[in-house]
Amino acid sequence: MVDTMMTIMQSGEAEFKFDRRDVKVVLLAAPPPPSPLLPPHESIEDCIVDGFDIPKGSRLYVNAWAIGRDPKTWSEPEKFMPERFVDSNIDLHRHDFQLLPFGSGRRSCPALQLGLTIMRLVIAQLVHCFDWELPNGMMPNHIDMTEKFDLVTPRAQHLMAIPTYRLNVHLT
Ligand code: HEM
Repeated sequence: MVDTMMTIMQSGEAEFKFDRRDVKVVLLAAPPPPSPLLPPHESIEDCIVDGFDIPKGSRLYVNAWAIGRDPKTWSEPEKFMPERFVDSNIDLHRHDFQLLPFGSGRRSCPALQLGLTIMRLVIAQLVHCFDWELPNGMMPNHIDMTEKFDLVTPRAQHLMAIPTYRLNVHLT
């Protein structure tokens, strides 16, 4: 069972630590953005983007997956390193185009705040209320992080994890 602090696996290349007060997860692979390709947009006038002529009326797909893994912007982009965002002043609302989980501009996601709030709430509840284990003695570095291409990016293999309710509350 996962106790207050448990180092499940630590080696030269991968590390997985779980602490209720300071959750730190480091795996080999970075998770993909929710939508690898943002919904298509159409250019309303001729323009040039990064040297490419874009005629009016072109259908454009923004590859958020590739942008999120560009080594010119991100150090070790393949590594799951959430702490890279601590003290970062990347603005999801405006013109910091290196991180586009909600798109950008006039047609960006109107529920950005709702989405972030729900994610934080759900993850906080899951970590607060349960201890988590992998099944059959599986080690974290054996989790298959392969992705499946789709409108959103699901895992190729479902993640199996066993929750144990840990709060000292008697359910009736
Ligand atoms: C973490 C959760 C969410 C993520 C990552 C997300 C991401 C996105 C993205 C990438 C777009 C396309 C932006 C673009 O075209 O540039 C979008 C559009 C949109 N999202 Fe979300 N979204 C989330 C949650 C929600 C929720 C909870 C709602 C509704 C309650 C919502 C409503 C919409 C709508 C209506 C649009 C279309 C906006 C338009 O075309 O003008 N989203 N979202």
